[in-house]
Amino acid sequence: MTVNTQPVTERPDPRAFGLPVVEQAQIPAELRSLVARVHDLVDAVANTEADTDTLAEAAATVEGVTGRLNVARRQIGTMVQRDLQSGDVEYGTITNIVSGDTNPAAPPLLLERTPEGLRGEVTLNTVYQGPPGLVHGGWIAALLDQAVGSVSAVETTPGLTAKLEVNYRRPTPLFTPLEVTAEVDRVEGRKVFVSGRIRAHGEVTAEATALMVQVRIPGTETQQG
Ligand SMILES: CCCCCCCC(=O)SCCNC(=O)CCNC(=O)[C@H](O)C(C)(C)COP(=O)(O)OP(=O)(O)OC[C@H]1O[C@@H](n2cnc3c(N)ncnc32)[C@H](O)[C@@H]1OP(=O)(O)O
Repeated sequence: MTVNTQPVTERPDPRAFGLPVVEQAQIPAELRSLVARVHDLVDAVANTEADTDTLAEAAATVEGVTGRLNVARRQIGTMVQRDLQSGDVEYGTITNIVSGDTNPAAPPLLLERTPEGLRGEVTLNTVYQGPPGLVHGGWIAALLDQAVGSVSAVETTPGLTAKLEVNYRRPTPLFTPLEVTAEVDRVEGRKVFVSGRIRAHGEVTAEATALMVQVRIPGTETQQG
């Protein structure tokens, strides 16, 4: 069941809570390129067997670049605003570890609306490895947490995960397109019951049910129960 209990226009604007907001379209192409290069760098470092001279040179180069980038840092909690084709406006934390636009450690998982809820595809490399050739169980939970949290935010209002139960049905493979889906099952006051799953080759490898508790928004207590 899909539930949309609140019109988009009533979604809270993070600016009202003192959080800076960056419009997604305003993120420089140069930053996007850097994020992609560093994403590849993490994979290269995790797997390299280069000689020690090369390693030492790379460490010095990366240290220098890190110092230059740290001269200007974002405020913690900076949000990104995504203006969707549907006219919806979505907000997410810009460094979100699963989906953040500027986080090179994020796979990233990009989720799009469907009639049922949200859907996305992601392929994970050895940076996300747990058992040999398989995705780490914590990352499987992270993908599912993000999906159920996002669908709750999109279909109702933003909340925090109060409870997440993950069933690991089959090994989730690396280097394989993973389909991630999530939907809202029901809403009771501020409690949003959600579920999600990951599929590889059409088969469910992991599924989750979760309880999201909507954030209290001043002035809307009676609406939200
Ligand atoms: C777009 C964004 C995508 C984000 C995706 C990622 C999501 C995340 O990772 S969130 C981070 C991880 N989660 C957290 O850090 C949350 C930590 N916990 C908390 O802050 C609080 O416990 C919180 C906010 C969940 C609930 O606190 P609070 O707002 O005071 O609610 P509270 O009044 O206690 O409970 C509200 C209702 O929920 C129920 N409830 C709360 N927690 C639980 C729980 N763990 N299990 C069952 N029921 C619960 C209560 O019983 C109550 O039910 P009822 O209304 O029927 O009496």
